[in-house]
Amino acid sequence: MGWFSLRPRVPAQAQTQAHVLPSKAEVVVNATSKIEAEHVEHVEIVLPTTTKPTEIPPRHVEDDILKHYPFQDPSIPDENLPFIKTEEVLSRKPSPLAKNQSSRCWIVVDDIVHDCTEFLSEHPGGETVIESFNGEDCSWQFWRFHSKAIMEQYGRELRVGGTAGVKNRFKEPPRYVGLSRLGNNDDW
Ligand code: HEM
Repeated sequence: MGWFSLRPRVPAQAQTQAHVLPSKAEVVVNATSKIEAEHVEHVEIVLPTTTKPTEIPPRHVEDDILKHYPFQDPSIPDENLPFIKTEEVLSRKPSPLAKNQSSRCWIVVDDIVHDCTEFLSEHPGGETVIESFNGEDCSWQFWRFHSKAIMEQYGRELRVGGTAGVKNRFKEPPRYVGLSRLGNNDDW
């Protein structure tokens, strides 16, 4: 008979289970009879044996951060801002291991946390300088380029909280006016 075989009809469900699919050449002699001629092909059906491991959700999604640490009203004095734990600020620092890390950008100036995320694109000094301090203190660098008036006008509305213990990665180089060495910001 070659590729033709005479054999009892297999119920549709059983066919699927046996991975046997009839081709168009199937000849049903009589739908009610037990015997029919059919051209059968064995088709390899590979079922997935493993499932993708569930991805660990990010610790914070972007909206969550804004929900937990919203922008503070400019009328609130610095000392009355909500306190943000050091670790929380440090966790903003981009890490190659934390793939889903939030993209919110927090910088610390004089123990005040500023959320610069939306301000980045408006910053006259460019985005990169601010982004490079995400999750860090950059007090002395900030005061090198800006006056108190700039902080009041543009920085105040970016405040999301106060913090403590967030370190500056760089040591401040001494500043001179003429031949006189200046002290720290606190002194001027
Ligand atoms: C709260 C965050 C910040 C705010 C609100 C802010 C705001 C501003 C504003 C308003 C200007 C224009 C100043 C002017 O035209 O006189 C400016 C310029 C600039 N900013 Fe910032 N800035 C911030 C953070 C930083 C940081 C962290 C750095 C780097 C350390 C930086 C570096 C600069 C530089 C290099 C310029 C250009 C200065 C120039 O052209 O003379 N800024 N920023």
